[in-house]
Amino acid sequence: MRPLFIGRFQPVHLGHLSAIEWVLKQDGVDRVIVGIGSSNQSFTFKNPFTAGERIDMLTEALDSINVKYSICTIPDTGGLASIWFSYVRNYCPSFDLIYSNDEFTRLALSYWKIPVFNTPLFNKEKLSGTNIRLLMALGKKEWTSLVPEPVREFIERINGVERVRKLAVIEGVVKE
Ligand SMILES: Nc1ncnc2c1ncn2[C@@H]1O[C@H](COP(=O)(O)OP(=O)(O)OP(=O)(O)O)[C@@H](O)[C@H]1O
Ligand SMILES: NC(=O)c1ccc[n+]([C@@H]2O[C@H](COP(=O)(O)O)[C@@H](O)[C@H]2O)c1
Repeated sequence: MRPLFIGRFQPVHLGHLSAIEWVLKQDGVDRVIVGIGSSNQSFTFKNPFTAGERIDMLTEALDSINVKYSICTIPDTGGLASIWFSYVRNYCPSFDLIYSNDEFTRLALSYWKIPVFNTPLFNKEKLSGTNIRLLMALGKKEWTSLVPEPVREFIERINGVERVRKLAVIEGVVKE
């Protein structure tokens, strides 16, 4: 069985890593395909990191736990949700089933005959991209404990916190 795990990874966090480890423990799974959604989006508060940066973060995080994976990047199709699955097929290596807890993604996929499953959620209150980006924007160091160590190093190397903070100011999420 070849599962595809989809997320936006803005940024990669410990919840993603636990979910991917969980997927790899399922019967007959020895490799996971990780699909980076909204790959055409970057430099917004919701999607601050580029597709390339997210590939780097995932590669460093997944190499650090020594698992077998492939990565693909999937652009959004906007209002054309019914054709989004053809993008998924086009941009990703072959897979037999999908893991996603996102209701809209599950709805868009229900149009096609592909099995979609949930994964457990781990400490979702803290382990979410939304919470981590907000902590960064507010200058709170707690974000560093919510991401894998190589991801923390990567984000610091590219001045990612400063980018997230500036985007939050530009978009009026926080005051300067
Ligand atoms: N804490 C978590 N535990 C387990 N799985 C998670 C967790 N957070 C997200 N996921 C899974 O990752 C996928 C979504 O990835 P995504 O990067 O969009 O996560 P997110 O942190 O919820 O994002 P955001 O808060 O930026 O919208 C979904 O399948 C979701 O169930
Ligand atoms: N119409 C579309 O472009 C469409 C439909 C469903 C899911 N998606 C994408 O799939 C990804 C799902 O990840 P999340 O679990 O983070 O929502 C997102 O990048 C989302 O934009 C896109």
